[in-house]
Amino acid sequence: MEFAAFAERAERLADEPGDIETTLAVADLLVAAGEDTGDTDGAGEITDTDDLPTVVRFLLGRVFPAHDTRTLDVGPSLCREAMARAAGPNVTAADVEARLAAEGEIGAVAAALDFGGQRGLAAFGGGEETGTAGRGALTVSAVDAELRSLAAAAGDGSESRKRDALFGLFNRCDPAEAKLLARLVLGEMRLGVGEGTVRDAVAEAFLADGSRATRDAADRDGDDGDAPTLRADDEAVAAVERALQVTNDYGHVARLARDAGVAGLREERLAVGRPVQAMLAQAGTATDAIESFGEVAVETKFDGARVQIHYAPGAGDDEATGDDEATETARGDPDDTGLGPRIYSRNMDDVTDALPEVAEYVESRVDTPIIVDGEVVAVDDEGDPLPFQEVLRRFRRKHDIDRMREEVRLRLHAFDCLHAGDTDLLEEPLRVRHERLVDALPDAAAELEVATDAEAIAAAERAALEAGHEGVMLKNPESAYTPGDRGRDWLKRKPDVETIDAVVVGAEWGEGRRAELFGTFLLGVRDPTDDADDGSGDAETAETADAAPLDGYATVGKVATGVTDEELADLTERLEPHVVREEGTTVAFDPSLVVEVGYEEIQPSPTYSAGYALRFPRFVSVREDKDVDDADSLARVRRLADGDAASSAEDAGDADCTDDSAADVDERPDRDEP
Ligand SMILES: Nc1ncnc2c1ncn2[C@@H]1O[C@H](COP(=O)(O)OP(=O)(O)OP(=O)(O)O)[C@@H](O)[C@H]1O
Repeated sequence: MEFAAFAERAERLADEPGDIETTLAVADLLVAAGEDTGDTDGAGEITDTDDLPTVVRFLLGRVFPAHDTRTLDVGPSLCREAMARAAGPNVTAADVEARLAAEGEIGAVAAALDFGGQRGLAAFGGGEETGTAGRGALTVSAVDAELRSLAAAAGDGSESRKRDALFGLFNRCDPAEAKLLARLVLGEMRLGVGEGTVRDAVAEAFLADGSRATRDAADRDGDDGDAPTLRADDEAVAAVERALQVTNDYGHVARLARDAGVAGLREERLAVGRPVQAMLAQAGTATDAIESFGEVAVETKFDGARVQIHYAPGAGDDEATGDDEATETARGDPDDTGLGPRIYSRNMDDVTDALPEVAEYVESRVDTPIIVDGEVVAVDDEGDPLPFQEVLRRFRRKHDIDRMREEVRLRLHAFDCLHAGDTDLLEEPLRVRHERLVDALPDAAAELEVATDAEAIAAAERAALEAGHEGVMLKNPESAYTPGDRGRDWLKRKPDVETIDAVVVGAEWGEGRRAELFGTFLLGVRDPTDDADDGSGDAETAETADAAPLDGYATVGKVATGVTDEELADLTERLEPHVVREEGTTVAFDPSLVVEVGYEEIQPSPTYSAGYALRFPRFVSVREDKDVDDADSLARVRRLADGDAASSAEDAGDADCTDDSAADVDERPDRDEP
């Protein structure tokens, strides 16, 4: 499929009037991509490609499947430099940056630049050097191949090789292609197509009665007067959903749906070495749990970092390098070759190297292939848990690992088992999965106590808190493990939920001796209802940059308190490359970093675009274990605010609870406090 055809269809998706229309349009696109397996490679040769998996991933803004730990590692400034170079000698990276400040969105900037002028120079740009994206019309597969080889660039000179490769691609783009490419490279697709839409579209495209390709267009588009409808039944959608849960790869699942149908999807299994999304929890009370489950599985809620550990003991103990096509579908049969322990974060990043003692521990204890879920906690010399921030000092570390291993000791608490021996356990009830866990890792398995009354749960909670843990988890003992699901089968119970995980969407430079550092940070929460594709950015609609987060985010306050000088320096270094707008001493960032922020209360406020403000916000830590997609949402802030309003109803008239007071406390200059 030509990249231009994909870009043109992708662009139109945003104009679809409703969810069903979008799903149908995506389904049509998938059918077209799935049929078009005869790309030319730019030199006119027909190549045997299957664009379907790539198109599906591109739609979701991905080059690699979610379980794959490879990244493009292209920052905004490198992308701007490549764009400037492709736009000709009269355009500098600073010009691109200025346009971005005005437009607020990289795709719009890319579409407005004229990349045609550098065509004659393409040979210097990497396209023909690498042989994957030569002259002629760009194809989806050529773009994919070029981005994959770009991702593989490492070591000395890799930055400039990446810049060259991107230059080569931009240089061959028309405006619609350039818009899509820039967004894809920076992971900001803004097509209004979420994972649920793609899931439904896969079912609709390949599993509905009658092929979409042959259905009557008028009927499909509702031109016959009927409202457009989806034909795939619940079973088909459930089969796609389940296959997505176990494989974590939309591209692979789309191909499987097309080629093997519902039966093929149902046969998909977990693979050791291919991480799945973590099952998540909702807040809940003992009463909720007893009412919903009857018998309640009570576990300690450990205050650490989530890990998913994969291990298949065997002769080879291969490394999970993630660098070949095989890892995109399965690890093959690990029982034959073995797979050394691999540890994945909640976001499926490979953190094995940072946690060697956890890998060694598992390797020394386990003698059967397993996938376990758990929490790694920092402990003191007595083995008592230390605050969550301590474990983060270890979590993504690339240097000084041996020294830090001495400094911050870790303990693994495993609480679930997804696979043991050659059996997938996702559909087994928690009780059974827990038994398998105890068989596989008896010393590290969290205790699971079955309770039927609130007093027993309260006692377990008191014991957990006294032992220095965060609270308790209340689980349905009969429930399956549903990857990625934040359902009602796992409830978390902490004494007080007083923090939110927010995205840093802006900052203000400090003053005096801190003029080189950011001082105050503007916090955003995810707001999927914010029109993510109006192409305008919010710059024109809000009064100031500090009230103008990126599309898809709503601001809830600023934090300056609780950040040490060392943390300020670290935050500045990490955030500076993500500046997209600057106005005086105020900057806006593209979303890259999640921070946990404590607060005393959430109150309505016209000051921030969320309509709420955190009162007494206080920096707690960077959530290294969370991506921006995992940050809290505006819906959660609303719920928390409603809870706050209820709990402080008797406080009516409290003069401190005004927007002004919120703004004042935001800027209290006591950020040196530990
Ligand atoms: N026994 C346990 N079972 C499940 N999760 C546990 C357990 N102990 C600690 N946890 C942690 O609690 C989290 C469950 O809460 P949730 O799904 O809301 O994730 P979260 O957003 O990281 O929440 P929080 O900030 O409360 O840890 C898990 O992601 C896991 O990291």
